[in-house]
Amino acid sequence: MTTSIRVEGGDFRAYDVVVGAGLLASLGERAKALKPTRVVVVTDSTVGPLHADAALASLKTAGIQAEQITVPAGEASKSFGELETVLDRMMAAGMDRRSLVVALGGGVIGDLAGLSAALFMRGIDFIQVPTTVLAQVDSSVGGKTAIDTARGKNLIGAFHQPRLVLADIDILKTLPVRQVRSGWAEILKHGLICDAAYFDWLSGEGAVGAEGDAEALAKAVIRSVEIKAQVVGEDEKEAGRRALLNLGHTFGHALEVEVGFDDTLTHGEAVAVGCAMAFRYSARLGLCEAAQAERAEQGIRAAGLPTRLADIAHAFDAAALLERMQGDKKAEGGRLTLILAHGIGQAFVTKDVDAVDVLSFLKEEGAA
Ligand SMILES: NC(=O)c1ccc[n+]([C@@H]2O[C@H](COP(=O)([O-])OP(=O)(O)OC[C@H]3O[C@@H](n4cnc5c(N)ncnc54)[C@H](O)[C@@H]3O)[C@@H](O)[C@H]2O)c1
Ligand SMILES: O=C(O)C(=O)C[C@@H](O)[C@H](O)[C@H](O)COP(=O)(O)O
Ligand SMILES: [Zn+2]
Repeated sequence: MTTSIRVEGGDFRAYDVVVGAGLLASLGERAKALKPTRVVVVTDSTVGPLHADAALASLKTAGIQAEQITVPAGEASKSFGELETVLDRMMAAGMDRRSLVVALGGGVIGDLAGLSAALFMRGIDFIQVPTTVLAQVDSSVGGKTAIDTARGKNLIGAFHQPRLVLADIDILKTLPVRQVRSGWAEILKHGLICDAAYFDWLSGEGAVGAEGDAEALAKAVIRSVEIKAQVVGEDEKEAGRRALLNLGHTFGHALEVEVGFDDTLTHGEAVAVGCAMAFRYSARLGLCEAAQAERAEQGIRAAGLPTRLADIAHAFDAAALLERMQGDKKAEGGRLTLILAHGIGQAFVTKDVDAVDVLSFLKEEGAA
């Protein structure tokens, strides 16, 4: 069965997120509808050997001869260097303003290829074909594209919405369980933000999805895309409500940068710890009951995800973490913005944050 979720808002062209099994085979016909002059498929060194042939074959059947651009797998490819490589290959391929980029991969490829599409000749069409759970439920939807620098996550980027998202559930069969769980963290985040019943299902009966159960995964992909589509439709450029989707990210991104964007910590794992910390900090401020923070933590742990600094093989320094948090895109004049919660499903955005108190909290959490 195929489900289509429309992402629409006043400020951008609406598009569909199509979720279902075996969808990759339909890429060619769907791409053809956009009448592209040329097509490149951007992928990574792990996904390419597994799925690029099927993507290229589908395009070929539809009469589209596409070129493949492969970057090394991993977060390090969200860099100026790889961005330049992709853009240069696009120019060498003779692409023009009517050409199309297909992002075939996880969030790294979606963010890198999406930014390449946003920059090339000031913006050309792109299709997201997300191949990780994380990319299907989160990064392929909403138009945030970016690269990292040593100073922070996603600091260089653009809002550039895709023309279509093709989420083929079958592609997830080759995904290692660590990456399935990593995507589950963003799924749990959606429940924690605004849907307590969804969170209960995710941490109870639905928890098998975090181990790769196809039925539970499909349900979670659809519900999470619905939640994300609605938020993005209301606030594309994060003027207000969209910041809720950043629950756990002010802490999480700081952890990722401190670790050095290596394999020690995936983005989803950082978000898992970050969400648990945001709930504990909310409880510490008396904004939510301690029992709610404990329930949030249990749900995250039930998916085999980390919730504490001690779960990460890295020694964190509290002052360094705080400095990273102050460099977050939501900060204004160095003043922190945090996403906190009154309870599960009741997240809110606050600028009323005392940095000295956050520093004490980070020390209580185990940072030196
Ligand atoms: N733009 C957004 O709104 C948004 C949202 C969430 C996360 N992100 C970004 O997404 C990135 C994380 O994405 P991710 O977790 O997908 O990481 P990723 O793209 O690095 O993929 C994780 C690993 O899985 C491999 N892989 C991907 N698909 C596979 C498949 N089907 N079978 C086997 N292996 C496969 C990849 O090669 C990689 O090694 C981060 O950079 C994060 O900042 C962006
Ligand atoms: O789409 C959004 O908005 C999000 O915040 C989703 C996040 O899961 C994602 O990691 C996003 O890339 C973070 O955005 P950033 O603006 O904090 O870099
Ligand atoms: Zn995220």
